This record gives sequence, structure tokens and C-alpha cells, in this order.
Amino acid sequence: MTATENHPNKETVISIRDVKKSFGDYDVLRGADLDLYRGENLVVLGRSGTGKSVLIKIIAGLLTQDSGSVKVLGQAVDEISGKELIKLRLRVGFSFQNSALYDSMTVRKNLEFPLVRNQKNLTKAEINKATESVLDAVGLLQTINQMPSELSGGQRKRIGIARTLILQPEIMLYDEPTAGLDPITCIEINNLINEVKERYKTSSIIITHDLTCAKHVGDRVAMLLDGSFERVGTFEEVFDTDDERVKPFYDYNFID
Ligand SMILES: Nc1ncnc2c1ncn2[C@@H]1O[C@H](COP(=O)(O)OP(=O)(O)OP(=O)(O)O)[C@@H](O)[C@H]1O
Repeated sequence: MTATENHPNKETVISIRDVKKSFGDYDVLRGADLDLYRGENLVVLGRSGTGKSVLIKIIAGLLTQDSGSVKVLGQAVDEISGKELIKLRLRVGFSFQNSALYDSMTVRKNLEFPLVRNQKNLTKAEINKATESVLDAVGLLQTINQMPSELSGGQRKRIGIARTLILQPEIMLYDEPTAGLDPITCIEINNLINEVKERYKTSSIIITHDLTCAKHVGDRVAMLLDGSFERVGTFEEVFDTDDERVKPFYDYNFID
């Protein structure tokens, strides 16, 4: 059960090798290795402050590692810049924890915004079609003319995911998609993450503390422990251990 086992039939879309990242004296990532395969949902677990967000920011090119390599869709993220990095970022959708919607814009305008900014030659009809299609995919077509303040937390999450999907990314990075939601809304978001994978054929990394989410959406689970991915495999494989750094996660979520 390693982070980078060879799977001859699987295409690697993100490859992380021996990545190190420190802030001052704090060594956050200490030689992290991980692969994301095409078409899979990979859940990343780990205690608060272990570097999960740092890792996805490095993948998205928002932070740079101190050493090691990060390849996304075959490109070394820290070796490209300018237009190439912008192009690559369009192929990687980043669904932020707080949904990051523009409060002064309707749902329609929120969705149109990334599309119009990144694809200059679209007609009004094409923009409308893309907006309506992605809203339909997240089950919220009826909210198209509403303001974000009129939506529930779960609906805002869905719109945030729709806004990321509208650019049709090949890879989705979800940062704590179910944080702060009630259990039933969590289940709906988990179902949506699985539906997105089927409908848009995305490959995804999902950062979460929610083990029900991990179990429901994760084809594989990777646990970040002391700066590296020591446990990677199916949900059952990862938690089949007496490791005291791992067991409490499971016990807290499933045993009262
Ligand atoms: N830009 C930065 N400058 C300095 N320190 C940072 C920076 N970004 C992250 N850190 C530190 O790196 C560590 C890892 O942070 P990170 O946000 O990746 O944790 P996390 O695993 O995502 O935690 P959580 O589950 O609570 O979201 C933390 O100690 C944080 O303070």
C-alpha cells in the first residue's frame, strides 16, 4: 500500500514526488509522494495543519514547493509560467472551502464570470447554454436569478462547484466540500461529487475531515501523516491498522 504503486493500466494525471515544503522552522511536507489516476476520486485526510491545503495550493500553482516534483497533466507546475500556467490552471478546477461567490452578482452572473473572462469568443446563446447546463448538473437551475445571500450553505456549495465546472476542467480539487453542512446536505454533496465524476469524467482530489464523505466518494484514500503519505489505499485498507495516529480518526467518526 504505497502512494505511487505502479498501475500499468492507469494514467497518472497528477504525480507528486518527494515534495518538501517548510514555513520558517516548520517542515510541513517532508517528502510527500502521491499519484492521482485519471477518472478516480482520491480523498486526502490528515489532521489540521498537516499541509493538505498547502499541497493542493502547490498543485494549483498558488504556492511553490521547496524541493521535489509536482507534475499536473504532464507539466511540472513550478517550471511553467505565464500563458502556459494559465492554460494549465484552466484544466484544473479549484473548488474553494468558502465557495467564494460574488455576493453582489446573481447566480447566473457568478457562473458567467469565469466563462466570459476565460473564453472570449463565446456567443450569448453559448454562454446561456453552458450556464444552464452546469446549473442543471448541480440541480439548481431554479436559482439562476437569485442572489447568493438567498441561498442555503449547501446550495452555495453547489453553485461554487458549478462555477468551477463551467470551464470543464479535467481535474477537480475540492477543499473540504462538506465542511459546516448538516448530515443530509453532506450526503447530497457527496452524491454530487460522484455525479460530477461520472458526468464530466473528472479526476479529483477531495480534502476532507469527514470520513463518511471519504468512504462515500473515495475510490482511494491517502492519509497525510507527519509530512508524507504513509497510508494510501481503499478506505478499508487505510483504516485497517492499530496506528494511534490513524485510529482516532475512525473512532471519532464511527464510534461514540
Ligand atoms: N502562506 C503560509 N505562510 C506561512 N505558513 C503557512 C502558509 N500556508 C500554510 N502555512 C502553515 O502550514 C501548515 C499547514 O497548513 P494547511 O493549511 O495546509 O493545513 P491543513 O492540513 O489544510 O489544515 P486544516 O485541515 O485545518 O485546513 C500550518 O501550520 C499553516 O500555518
